[in-house]
Amino acid sequence: MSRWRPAHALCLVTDAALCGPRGVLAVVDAAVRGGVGMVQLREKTQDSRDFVERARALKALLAGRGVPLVINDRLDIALLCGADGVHVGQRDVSVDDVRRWLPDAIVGLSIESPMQLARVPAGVDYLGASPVFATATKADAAPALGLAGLAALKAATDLPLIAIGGIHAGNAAEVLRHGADGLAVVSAICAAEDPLTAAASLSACLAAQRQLSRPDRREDR
Ligand SMILES: Cc1ncc(COP(=O)(O)OP(=O)(O)O)c(N)n1
Ligand SMILES: Cc1ncsc1CCOP(=O)(O)O
Ligand SMILES: [Mg+2]
Repeated sequence: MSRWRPAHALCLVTDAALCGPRGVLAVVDAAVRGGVGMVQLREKTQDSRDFVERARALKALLAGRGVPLVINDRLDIALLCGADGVHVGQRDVSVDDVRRWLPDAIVGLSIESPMQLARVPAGVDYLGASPVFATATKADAAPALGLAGLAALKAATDLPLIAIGGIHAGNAAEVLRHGADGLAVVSAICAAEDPLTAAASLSACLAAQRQLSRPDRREDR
């Protein structure tokens, strides 16, 4: 298991097409300056050689900034670039296989329904609650969980939940109130005119939630 904890983390999941001519690295650099605390490199169309090259460049960009790099789907790319973690879905390489090669890495697993919680293997650091809202970014996304579905997941697991799908600064606070420990976004940052400001707005929502959940602020004390 990794020592990294996703509580109140803002995760940027990259999409090269949405980053446009600015490029993924420039968008990530701005987003990290705006408060992104984890970056997931998600490449669905690139060939393997370009994927590794981009992963190594991102790893170098993030080095020394305390921001872990997680690779979507591809254990081989994670090994080749020295990534900090891997995010897998229900039909990707198994968590057990990731753990065999990366015993100390961050491992995230997507969860699309409460039923899938019954089959979460040991060795998972966080669950990606996916998708909370409908999204045009992932064509093959499962039906939206909704806020009630997110809350049901939260009630049924002790693992940290990172919510993803249709999240932006306008609904982030509500998502956090319904049990998300962290937020993952693609278009809210990659497609933003100003990724630094977009990340800062989302980061402010997480900071506000962090304040509210401080033990000395809880009303039930
Ligand atoms: C944080 C986070 N949660 C869920 C996902 C979705 O992963 P997956 O279901 O494997 O789908 P793809 O991203 O591979 O299309 C994610 N990437 N990140
Ligand atoms: C990768 C992924 N996994 C579940 S939904 C999603 C896409 C989320 O994109 P957006 O933040 O633009 O809705
Ligand atoms: Mg996947």
